[in-house]
Amino acid sequence: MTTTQQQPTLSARGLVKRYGRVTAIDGADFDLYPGEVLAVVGDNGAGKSSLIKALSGAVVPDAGEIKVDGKTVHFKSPLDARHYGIETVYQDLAVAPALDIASNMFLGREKRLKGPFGIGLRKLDSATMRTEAQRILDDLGIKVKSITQLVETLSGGQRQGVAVARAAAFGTKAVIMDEPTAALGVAESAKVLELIGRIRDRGLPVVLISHNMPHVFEIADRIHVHRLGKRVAVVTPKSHSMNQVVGLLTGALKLDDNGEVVEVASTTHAGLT
Ligand SMILES: Nc1ncnc2c1ncn2[C@@H]1O[C@H](COP(=O)(O)OP(=O)(O)OP(=O)(O)O)[C@@H](O)[C@H]1O
Repeated sequence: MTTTQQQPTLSARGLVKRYGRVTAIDGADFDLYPGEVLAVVGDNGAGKSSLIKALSGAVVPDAGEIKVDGKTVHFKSPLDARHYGIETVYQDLAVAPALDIASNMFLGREKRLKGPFGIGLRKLDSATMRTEAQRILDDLGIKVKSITQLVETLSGGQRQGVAVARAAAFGTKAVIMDEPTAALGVAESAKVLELIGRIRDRGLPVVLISHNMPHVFEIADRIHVHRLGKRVAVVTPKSHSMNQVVGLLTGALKLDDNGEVVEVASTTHAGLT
C-alpha cells in the first residue's frame, strides 16, 4: 500500500530539458513510492518520454534535481541509472532478435566461466545464464517453448515479456516502461499488465507511461498527469474518473488549491505567442 508519508524511491524536482528552442521538460516534479505502479499520462508532446529519459539517465537535464531513496544523483548515462537499480524498457524494446532468450536476458551483463576459460578466453557461462533466465521467466509466470529459442521467433507479447523480465530481474529500485502495450493485441496486453502487477507485488515499483486509459485505470495505483512539460496533477483511479484524467491532461480541467477538479475557463489563446 502506498502512502505519501513514505520516502519516494525515485523523485525529481524542477527538472528542465531543452532541445534547442523546444522546452521538453519545463520544471517537472516527479515521485515514485515503494510498492506502487505509477502511470504517467499526457498528450502527445507533453514531455513524458523526455521526463523518463532524464529519470533513466538517457538524457541529462539542464536543471533540477533527481533523488534515489532521498539521495541526490547525477545520471550521465543509462548505465549510471542501472547502477542505482533503475531499469527501463523502451518502446523500441532493445532486444537482439538474432540472439536467444537467455542471451537477451543477460545482454550487457554476460556471465563468464570461472577459471582460465572465463578469465583468459572470456568464455561465456551459457549453462548458468540459461538456468537463471529460465528461473526468472518462471518466477514471473512467462511461458516460452525453450530458453534457447531465438527472440525473432517470439510473438510481440513474448518479446515484451522478455524485455520486462530482464528489467524486473536486474532492477532493484524501479522499472520504467514506455508504452509497453502499444504494439500488442488485447490478450498480449492483458498478460503484460498482469506482469506489471506481479512485479509491483514482488516489491519493485513500476513507472508506466501509457496513452491507454483503460490500461492505466486497470493497473495504476496513482496517476501522474503531465502537461506542457510539467506535472499538473496526481490522482488515483479510485478518486477520479477517466474523463477527469483526460480533462486534466488536455487542460480542460485543473485541480484547484483544495485538490478539487474544476473546469478551466475557455482561454483566448493568451499565452500563445
Ligand atoms: N531529441 C529531441 N530533439 C528535439 N526535440 C525533441 C527531442 N525529443 C523530444 N523533443 C520535443 O520535446 C517535446 C516533448 O517530447 P516527448 O517525446 O518528451 O513528449 P511525449 O509526451 O513523450 O510525447 P509522445 O506521447 O508523443 O511520445 C516535443 O515537442 C518533442 O518534439
